[in-house]
Amino acid sequence: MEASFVKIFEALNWASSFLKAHGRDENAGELLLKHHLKMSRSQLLASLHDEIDPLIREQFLADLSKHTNGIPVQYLIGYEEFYGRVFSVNKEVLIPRPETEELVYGVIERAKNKFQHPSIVDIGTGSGAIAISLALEIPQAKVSAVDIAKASLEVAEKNARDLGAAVRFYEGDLLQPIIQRGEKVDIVVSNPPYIPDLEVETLSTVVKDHEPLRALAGGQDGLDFYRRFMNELPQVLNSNGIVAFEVGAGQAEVVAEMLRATFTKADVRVVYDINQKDRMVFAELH
Ligand SMILES: C[S@@+](CC[C@H](N)C(=O)[O-])C[C@H]1O[C@@H](n2cnc3c(N)ncnc32)[C@H](O)[C@@H]1O
Repeated sequence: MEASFVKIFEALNWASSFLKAHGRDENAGELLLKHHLKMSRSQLLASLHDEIDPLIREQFLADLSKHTNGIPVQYLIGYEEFYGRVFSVNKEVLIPRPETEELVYGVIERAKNKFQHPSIVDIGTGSGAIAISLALEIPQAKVSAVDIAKASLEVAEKNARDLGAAVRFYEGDLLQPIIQRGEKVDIVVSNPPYIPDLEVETLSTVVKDHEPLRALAGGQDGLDFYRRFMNELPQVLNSNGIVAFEVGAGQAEVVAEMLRATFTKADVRVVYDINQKDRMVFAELH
């Protein structure tokens, strides 16, 4: 398709057809154009009839091409919105997903009813989206976060600084940094890798070729991380604590059973997301 546009509204129309023809989300054009023009949406709308600077036009076309070749638009623009805030992302972290906002909401609701000053740890923090959102939404909480990857933690630490969130970050394997420090916490929250290894290959190229494998693959049946959590959780959780897991659709009942077997005195519930998928499991100990 020849790029014949001159004005901003023409660029948006052209990009929309180009993306559609390549099977990509048509809205990516607006995100990329706002990014290159350094404009908010309202500024873009007020400039629809302006001509595009030739250099910006080239950069916009180059990014459209990269996106149709599979690079997620969030890695091109360098951010994603999560729970009402803007988080920097790069290829070292999973792009935070809207369903994880529902996990954060579930933690806030439960924490509010149960604790005045909850101690919370987010395991596999990636961009820091969960930990930072919780620290900002529950200012009286003490929040820490763990990731196995230093490169992910660098992104999370930048996000915490930029958003003004007090979160302590640790590099390590699951709950080991917390266990080694001899700490106990009220809430463990995690969105661990849960895609069965063989299914990773079936994901769209935008995900499997660009997002970090360590954030996706959860072993043969996708449940390896939850199994490992069952050994470590009793070592760190306070007796009235809460566990909050995101899971893959179809995994919730199995993970709920693991939690019931680990914590015989717990109220364990599968929670469905707004798309009616079983994407969360919460355990409340008592
Ligand atoms: C599905 S991503 C979740 C990222 C982020 N919490 C979110 O919800 O957007 C899983 C994260 O777990 C991290 N991870 C993988 N194995 C780990 C391990 N053994 N211990 C701690 N973190 C791990 C990955 O680096 C990745 O950042």
